[in-house]
Amino acid sequence: MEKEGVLTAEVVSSCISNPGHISTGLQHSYHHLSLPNHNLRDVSVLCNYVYLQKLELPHNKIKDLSCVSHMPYLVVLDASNNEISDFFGFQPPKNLKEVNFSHNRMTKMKDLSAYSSLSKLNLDYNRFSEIIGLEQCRKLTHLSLAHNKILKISGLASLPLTHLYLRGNQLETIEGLESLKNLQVLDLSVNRITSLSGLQNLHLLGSINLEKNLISQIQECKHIHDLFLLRELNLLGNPVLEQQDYRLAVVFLLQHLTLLDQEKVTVEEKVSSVNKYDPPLDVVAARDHMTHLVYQLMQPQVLFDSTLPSADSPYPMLVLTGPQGCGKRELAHRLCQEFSEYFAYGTCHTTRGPYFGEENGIDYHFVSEEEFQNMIHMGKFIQTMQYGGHRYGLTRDAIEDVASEGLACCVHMELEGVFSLKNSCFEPRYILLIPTKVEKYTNQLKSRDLYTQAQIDTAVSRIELYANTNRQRPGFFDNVIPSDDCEEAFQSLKRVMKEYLLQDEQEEGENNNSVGHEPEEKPSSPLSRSRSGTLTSHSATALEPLNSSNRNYFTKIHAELSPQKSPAELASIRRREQLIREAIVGKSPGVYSQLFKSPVQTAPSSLQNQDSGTHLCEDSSSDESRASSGLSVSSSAGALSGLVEPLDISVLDQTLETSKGQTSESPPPGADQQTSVLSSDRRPGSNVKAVLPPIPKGRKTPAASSPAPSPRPSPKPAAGEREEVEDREG
Ligand SMILES: Nc1ncnc2c1ncn2[C@@H]1O[C@H](COP(=O)(O)OP(=O)(O)OP(=O)(O)O)[C@@H](O)[C@H]1O
Repeated sequence: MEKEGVLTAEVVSSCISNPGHISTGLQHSYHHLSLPNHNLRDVSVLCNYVYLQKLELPHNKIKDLSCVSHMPYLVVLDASNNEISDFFGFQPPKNLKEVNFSHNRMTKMKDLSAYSSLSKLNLDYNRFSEIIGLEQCRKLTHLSLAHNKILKISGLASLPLTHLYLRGNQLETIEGLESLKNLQVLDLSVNRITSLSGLQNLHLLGSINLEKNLISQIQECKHIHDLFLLRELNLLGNPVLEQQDYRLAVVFLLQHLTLLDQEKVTVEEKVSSVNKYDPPLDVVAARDHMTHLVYQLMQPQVLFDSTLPSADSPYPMLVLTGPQGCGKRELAHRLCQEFSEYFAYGTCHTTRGPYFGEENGIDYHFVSEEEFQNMIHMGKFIQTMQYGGHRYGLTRDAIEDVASEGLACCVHMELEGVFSLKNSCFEPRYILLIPTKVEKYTNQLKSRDLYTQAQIDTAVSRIELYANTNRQRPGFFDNVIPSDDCEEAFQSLKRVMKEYLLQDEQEEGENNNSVGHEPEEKPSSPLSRSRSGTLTSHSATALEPLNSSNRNYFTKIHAELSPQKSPAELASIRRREQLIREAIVGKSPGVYSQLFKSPVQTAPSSLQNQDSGTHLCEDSSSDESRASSGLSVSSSAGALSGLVEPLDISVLDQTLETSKGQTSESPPPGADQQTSVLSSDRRPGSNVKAVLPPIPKGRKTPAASSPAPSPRPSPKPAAGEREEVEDREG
């Protein structure tokens, strides 16, 4: 072996591998020499090996590499883990491509213009404090300067680098990389970097390692948000990891990531992050519905007889929807005037202040943010939404006020409200009023002198949202009416209403028959059937068209067949149908009556079995629960419009305990008896009569004494219905 670290020709001969041809007359024409871990200090004998193409001398004690000057064909040089302090201290081999000088004692880089073939250069674990001299290395794609003392990235402009490793330096900012358009892998770990600014234009970046830096804000990810090829990001060991919901937020901001902090980004995480930070309308609506439903359940239970839905006949409602200022509010008011025997305006609540001329209680109930919040917590709302920084909500009371007059409720709302309402037990007709002439609509909004340009832009941009929803969800809206001309829109609306109310036929009938046409002879309608014997006074308020091909039926079938339905929605529909079927045949007490069982016992099960759309998990293994996994009570309630306080589910038990005190501790007289009497009642929940609120005056005895609430004709209830009325009052 070599003596005292001096490499000899014998050793070289024994260690040479991959011998090539011995060129004519030349003894030492070998391609590849590898001598790792030989304690070598002196390798000057290599001056004779002029044809070497690959030289590997790692883990020795070499200080001088000048022999390389005699190797013009050298392509790969590995002199890592030696004691070299002279940076490239040899004449440049013309084709030198790969050099590894890691773990040496180099302190200063020098001009490498003469080494222009270099493509990979490893200078890790040296003592460089500055990057210089690489400007002419036009083929350099891999540069590694990890664990040096570099304070600032410089001298790399316009290099074709694809891989850059600067781990373990003293960098504080990411700069000097702007022109590295080919960069794919960047390692800046173990530095003192606080911001990701400086990476925004590196569009080929696929992997960034920023482990152990000083990044503290999730917002920093915005700098790399547009890097569509970015798949791997490592932020381990940065203060930002302590931020709440850090991982979900980053997954949301960088939706192309497959690996975050060395952990695979799962599909579930991607879905949850979108549901959390940019939820689709369905998700927002499901959360909204769930929030209000849960808050309702937390209250001492009150079921309103007049709006209680039944299996075959939901309470009739009309919803006018469309973008802000399209005229739907005026149309709703006009409609209620024109058809005052059928409709009354359902007044929503809002936290915005009244415009000039608006009246509290008529246009809206104007309430403070605090009052609105309280109302949410009191379970008052059926749906809420946030629009333009204000809150809007439809209360059950608003509908009930109208229903107690024996009228159908007409409301207006934005699309989010419609989505939310679709999850509820109500089944309104939805009429979309949509501007088709954008310029005219914009001018209309401008002329109101109420909105900023940004508000106008938002309203205009939402036309597309409505149009898309109409396109993508056939049957979502029952009618679509252009709103460009208010008068024309009203005439169209009137026609639609007459069709719903069967007035055309009625008018025809009146023309053909004698004046005293009896209301009982009109086609039956949801409201001509008495649920509690209370609504018979307005049989003509049929919102159902005549026959089985009616629009509502069509809409439902269509919607149910619609491929867009999620597994959660489908399961929810099936569950509702099942509950209704069971209730009808008297098999089970039905979903509503479950609310009146012992509260503590029923709370979880009523949550689990509660109507639909709530998306509460039933079985963690089911498709449905998986689909709605992002919708757990605590998270979704908290996420609602970003404003509803997170719901502390533990409160539920307490509140229900309270309601238990009010319901089960002092059961209404004869409740048991009534339950058994009514157990085969068709309407779900009818066996809970004992806790129903008093039936509004004028509706208790429809066929008898109380004066009818409106001049409308009031047919007598059918025999079965009369029995039910008697039962209830008996
Ligand atoms: N409960 C609700 N749910 C969802 N959207 C609602 C609700 N109540 C009102 N909105 C809608 O919120 C939007 C803003 O209402 P606001 O009354 O402030 O608007 P506006 O400028 O008067 O326009 P518009 O004439 O359409 O009412 C309107 O499109 C309105 O229909």
